[in-house]
Formats: sequence, structure tokens, C-alpha cells
Amino acid sequence: MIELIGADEKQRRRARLERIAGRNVALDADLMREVAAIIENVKRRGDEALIEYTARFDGVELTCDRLRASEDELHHAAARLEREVRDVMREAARRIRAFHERQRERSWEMRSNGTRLGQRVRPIERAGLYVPGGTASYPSSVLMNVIPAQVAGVERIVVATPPQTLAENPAVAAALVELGVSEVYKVGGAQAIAALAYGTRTVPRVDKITGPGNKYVAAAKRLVFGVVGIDSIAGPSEVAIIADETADARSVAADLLAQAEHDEEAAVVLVTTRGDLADAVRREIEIQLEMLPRRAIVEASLRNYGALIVVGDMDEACAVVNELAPEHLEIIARDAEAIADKIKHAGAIFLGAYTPEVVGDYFAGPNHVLPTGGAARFSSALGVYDFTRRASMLRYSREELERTARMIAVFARAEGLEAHARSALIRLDQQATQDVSATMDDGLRVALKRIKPRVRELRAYTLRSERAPIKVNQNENPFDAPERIKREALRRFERRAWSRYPDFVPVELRRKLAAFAGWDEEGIIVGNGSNELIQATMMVTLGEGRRALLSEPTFALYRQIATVLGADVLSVPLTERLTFDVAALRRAIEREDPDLTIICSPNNPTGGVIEEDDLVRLLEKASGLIVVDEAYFEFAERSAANLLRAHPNLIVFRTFSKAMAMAGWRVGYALAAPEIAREIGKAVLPYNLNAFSQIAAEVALEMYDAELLPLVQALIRERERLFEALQEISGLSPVPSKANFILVRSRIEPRRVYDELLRRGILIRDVSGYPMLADCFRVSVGRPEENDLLIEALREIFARS
Ligand SMILES: NC(=O)c1ccc[n+]([C@@H]2O[C@H](COP(=O)([O-])OP(=O)(O)OC[C@H]3O[C@@H](n4cnc5c(N)ncnc54)[C@H](O)[C@@H]3O)[C@@H](O)[C@H]2O)c1
Ligand SMILES: N[C@H](CO)Cc1c[nH]c[nH+]1
Ligand SMILES: [Zn+2]
Repeated sequence: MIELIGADEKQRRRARLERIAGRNVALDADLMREVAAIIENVKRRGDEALIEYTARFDGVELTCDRLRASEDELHHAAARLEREVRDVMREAARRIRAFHERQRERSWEMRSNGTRLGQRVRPIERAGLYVPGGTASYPSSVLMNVIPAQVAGVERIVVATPPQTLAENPAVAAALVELGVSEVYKVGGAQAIAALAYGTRTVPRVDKITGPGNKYVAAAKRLVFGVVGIDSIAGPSEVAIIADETADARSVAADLLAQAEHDEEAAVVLVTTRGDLADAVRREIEIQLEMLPRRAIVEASLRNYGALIVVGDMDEACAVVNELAPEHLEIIARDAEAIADKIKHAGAIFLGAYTPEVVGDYFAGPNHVLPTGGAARFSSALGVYDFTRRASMLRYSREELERTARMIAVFARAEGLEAHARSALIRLDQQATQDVSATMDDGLRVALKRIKPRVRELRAYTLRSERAPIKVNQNENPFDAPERIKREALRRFERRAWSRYPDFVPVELRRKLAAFAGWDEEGIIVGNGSNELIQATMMVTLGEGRRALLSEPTFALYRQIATVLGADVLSVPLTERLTFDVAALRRAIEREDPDLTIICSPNNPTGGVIEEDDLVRLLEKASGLIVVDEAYFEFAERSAANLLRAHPNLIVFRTFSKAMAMAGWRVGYALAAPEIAREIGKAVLPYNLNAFSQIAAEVALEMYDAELLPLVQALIRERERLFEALQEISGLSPVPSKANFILVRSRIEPRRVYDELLRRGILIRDVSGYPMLADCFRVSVGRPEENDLLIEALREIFARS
């Protein structure tokens, strides 16, 4: 009666497994059509349809006013229950509740960078619980449905169950009364599911339907999903048993029969490495079957969907079970845990010779409402979580929106959704919000319309103007310009006529720079800080329809100016280790042919440098210009300037603001092929560099070796010392740097570290708003005593947290 399939009979095995898998309601088109018609009828005709179907399928004549079980009816039925059964049921309920209490979920919230993000857990408001009862009664399913719903805190619990089960078995009513459930409808099958999903005059519509049932119930749940929630497809029962020679054939047969007696559609499968065990189990089934009152159902189930499968080894057994994804799996074999580790799909797993599946049906605590028909691949046992919903909660501070709105807009535009982009950007700055403000002067509103929209959407490049005794936030030279340089510059300035313009072309400064940088005078342009030269270079290369390529995160001004000028900004992220992704840059250059590529090396704010070989590869690939911004090159003790002669598309930017200790005088310079320099010069204003800055820069160059180089070397040593000290602080992870600053990953929110240090008189840079750097701050290398204080403060902050 039950098919026995030998280890070599692969074809028969495949056919049998396919037949069992074919029980899945989703695959049975006739059943779905039949059930869809029932649902449609209930939806249209309500109670009238319920009464008709109950008469037809359950043989019970009802009226509208008897569809709901009265409290009297429930109590009356419950009173008939034997005390022993009641006591056992109470003990089962206690165990089931204890298990499900562990499933309670809490709401949670995380705070970082001025955001509060969380998940709020709330119970379902109205749950409809189906308790089966066509050919048997299931008081255990009352417990399994109601208890998790109660633990979750569901406000309104509504039960539907076929009428005969209430009348015939007092245990169902007793379980309901025991748990305090009073809203019970005497309707079963697909019609009950339809009534709970759509509501009728008598039966209320619910938010979610849970519970097991036969194939009609399972198909109906599948069809109403979407109108209401469902737990899973918990249809006709299934058990698979993996057994080896240690298994007792009588027990195995009994366990298979236990599930077969549920339904003619139940599936029971033994998978064993022993042919002799399979034979013995087959014999045992025949013997034990004789004693069973539901013999006809069992026989049909074994014939339809039973199988004793012999396999070569345990791996093969696990593969068969994983394919079935059964509702229940028993493992009665040596090293059951190790076998269980190989099982990917099963609703519940019962380990060892003394854990028959029935312990889970009634008593152990875990829920017996389980996915069938392969649904264990994607759903789980009914639980408290089925009766809750999770709502995400988001709150952004103004600062965090300012930090991220631009990225949100980039994403929105990548989807072609401009209104999304504007929704994020409109809150960014005063001007943008005032645009939509009713109080704004009409003339101003009209005037502002003339500003390019992409500029209005940009966040201004600013820095918080906080002050502190130790200032390590701007990568300045902490030693200040040496006295000798200052005195000599002031002496020369005193002797100069202040009424005269500076030189139109700062010839002397260019001559000195040429000697310092080893490059041709005509290929040098001097600017009011290197920022001016970045702007000038972009002005002559970028505009609408032009492309700039950046490697981000990097100095924010590049993107800012390119955007103002109307160019498209392409970005290649740094690698996870925050190094240049040279392969990706090459691909971007090849694909996009950018007019200008900017490599900041050492990169601000990460501190990494581009290797010369890599840069050469980019220069060779690019037909556009490549700028290497060397604001910090003295600390890296390397430069790309030696590549200028071989690569006319290279421009090198430098500054006097860092190693030269002259940030206050705004001097920068660019090195490029003379022809390129001449073109960039066209965008530079006449007399852009004032007389004093020119003189100070000349003196700094003259005295560089004697006065400034020792300071640079001291800062490099301090950088290495600071790096090691930061590395030793638990919760901090500094990023290797070749500049005069260090980027630090922090376990504590960067904003908090910033505040804590500021309270101790130390000003650092919070760079958490940069892409990829949400957990980072940046510190400039200070004087030794400043670095000591910084290290001490950080040790204290991180020791406390
Ligand atoms: N997967 C699980 O978690 C789990 C748990 C417990 C029980 N079960 C399963 O629940 C099922 C209980 O089945 P049941 O039949 O005893 O009770 P049931 O309540 O699921 O189904 C009875 C209803 O089916 C409907 N019905 C019967 N014949 C019909 C037909 N020809 N056309 C349309 N509707 C028809 C009737 O309306 C009847 O009220 C079994 O299959 C059992 O294996 C599954
Ligand atoms: N084995 C069923 C789940 O498939 C649950 C049950 C209830 N009562 C008896 N058995
Ligand atoms: Zn069972």
C-alpha cells in the first residue's frame, strides 16, 4: 500500500517526489477555481452563502442568528469536558505560552549623526483564527492559534471553526473558554476564510487570518492573501523521517501513521540508508494499521502520498528532504544534530528516538501550525511575530538632512525622479525654503529665479566657526611661520611702495617656484590659494555638457565648483580601504572620456596617495586633463611634477597653506605645460595675488630648507607617533596617511567625539557627512604637546564608553 523505492530506483523516486510536491495547492488549478468560486459567492451574498455551504459541506443547517456561537453554547459544551483532559490541556497551554513568550519582539531605536531610526512593533488589530474540524477536532489548534495572538496583544480575536466540531467535541469549546475567547463563528472551509477576509453581515472582516486546515482552507488563504494577511499555507499534514540502523521500525511506522491519519491528502515519507529498515517499517505499517479507527483515511494517504525511500548515504537523505521541505522532519539516527545541520528546509525538526512528532502537536511548546507543500522554504511556524507589524520610524535633524540631501538627490536623479530630488533639496538652505515662503518679497522671489537651479540646490561650502585652544581641524601647520621668515617678509614689505599694484606677472616668485619645483617658469601660474586655480582650471574646461571625474570622498570644493559651472560630475568611490580604485578610474575614463579628472594626492580627507605607476596609467588612458592636487605633497615626500614633461595633459596644484605655514596669505600655484598654463591664466583675475603674499611666498621659498623643512619632518614624525597612539585606543581605527592629518574611524558617533573634544578645548573635523565616512572624524597633526593632549582626551572618552 505504501510505495518502497530502492536505492537504485532513481526514476521512481523522482516521480514519487514530484507527485508529493504536486500536492501544493498552488499547482492545482481545478481546486483553485473551485475555491475561487466559493470566495466570490461569499463576497457577493455574505451570510446567505455561508449558510448554504455549511449545509452542503458540513451537513449542518444554520440560520443567520446561529452563525455565531453564543457564550451559553460555548460554556455548555465546555462543561462536558472530562477533568483529566482539561488538566492536560491547561498544562499544554502553560508550556505553549512559555515558549511563545520568548518570541516577544521589542521596538527599538538607534541614534547616530543626528538621526533617530527605529522599528516600532505593534500588534495586529483584528485577527481571524481558523481552527480545523472537518473529519477530526483540533482543540490543540485553538491553543496554537490563540496563545501567540494573546502574547502579541491582539485586540480582537475572532475564531472560525466548522459547526460539527463544536457540537461533537467539548474540548474545542473548553479550550476557547479556558483562553477567554468569546467571538466564535461556526463556519469552516473556504467559506470561513472568505467571510473573515471580506466580512459578512455577521462575520467581521479581519486584518490577518492564521491557522491550519485542509486543502480547501489552504487554497482559500492563498487566494485572499493581499486582501488580508495570512501566516503561511498550513495545509494537509506532512512528516518526513530520516532514519538509520539505530531506528526502531515500530516507532517509525507509528510516527508515519500518526500524520497519515490527518487527511487523505497527508504526506508521509521515510528516507533511510537501510533497505532492511524500510522493509520492516512496511510490515509494521500493515500490522498497526489494523488497529486504527481512521484506517480508510490512513490507507488513502499512504497510497496517495506515502513513500519509503532507500538512499545510499545520509547526504543523499538530506538532499531528498531538502527537496521536499516537509512540515515536520524526524531524525532518528546516529549524530542527529550533525544531520540536522545539513537540513535547509523543514518547518520543525524533531531529533532522536524519543522525540516523536506528536510531542510537537500537543505539548512541547513550539507551534504545530506549520507550512506545508514546500512552503517551509519561505515561511515558518506560526508565532507571536505573525500577530505583529513593524513600522519603521525615521527622524532626521536639520544637520543630517543637510549632510545627505545631495546624495539623496543624486540617487533620485539616477532614477529620473526630479520631484524626489527637489523634495530633499528644498529644505537645504534658507534661500530654497524662502522660495516657497509666502512672506517672501515678490521681487526677490523673481530675482532668485535667475540663479541657476543647480546652484540654488547646492549646499554652501562652509565650516563651523568654533574656536578652541587646540585647533586640529583644518590641516594647518601648527608651528606657524618661523620668526626669520616673518621678519624678513615684513622688512621687505616696509620698503615697498604700498600705493603701487603688485607685478602683473609675479616674475620673481615664478622664478623661485620654477627652481623649487623643477619646472619651466612659463608653465607656472600663481593664484590666491590653490582654490583659485582649481576654479580657474574648471572655468576653462567645464560647463554644460562637459564632464568632471572625481574619486570620492575627496575635497568637497571640486564637486561644488564643477556643479556651479554646469558640468556633470562623475564619481568613482575609493575602495573599501579608502585607497584609489585605479581600475575603476581607468574604466570611467575610457567610458566617459571626462574633460577633467581630479586626483587629490594625498587625498583629503583620507590621506592616501596615488602610486606613480597608477597615475601614469591614467595619464596614458585619458585624453582629457588630469589634475593632481598636491596640497600636502611635502608630507608625502613625493610629487607627480616629474611626470609633467612626458604627459602634457597633467596639471599639478600646490599650496603655501600647509607645509609652508602661510594659510593666512592665500598663495597657491599650478604647474602645467606652458600652453595649458596660458589658457588657465585667461580665467584668473589680474593682480590676483597681493603684493604682501608675493613677498612672503618668495621669502618662504628662499628659507624653505633651513626653516620649513625641519618643521615638515617633525610633523611627519608626529604623524607616525599619533597614528600608533590612535591605533592603541580601543574603538578607534586610524587610516594610514601621507598627509599632515589622519582620518579616524570611530566606534562612537563622530559628532559626539567632536563635542566631547570641544568641551576639552580641542577642535577636530567631523567628516561623517562625506560618503563612506559615516563613522569618521579627521585630526590634523598638531605640535607634540597638542597631540599628547588629544591622545589623552581620546583615551578618556573611549575608556568611558
Ligand atoms: N499544517 C498544519 O499546521 C496543520 C495543523 C493541524 C491540522 N492540519 C490539517 O488540517 C486539516 C484538517 O482537515 P479537516 O478536513 O478535518 O478540517 P478543515 O476544517 O480543514 O476542513 C473542513 C471543511 O472543509 C470544507 N470541505 C470539505 N469538503 C469540501 C468540498 N468537497 N468542497 C469544498 N469544501 C469542502 C468544509 O467546509 C469543511 O467545513 C488536515 O488536512 C490536517 O492535516 C494542518
Ligand atoms: N500534526 C498536525 C500538524 O500537521 C497538528 C495536530 C494537531 N492535532 C494533532 N496533530
Ligand atoms: Zn498531528
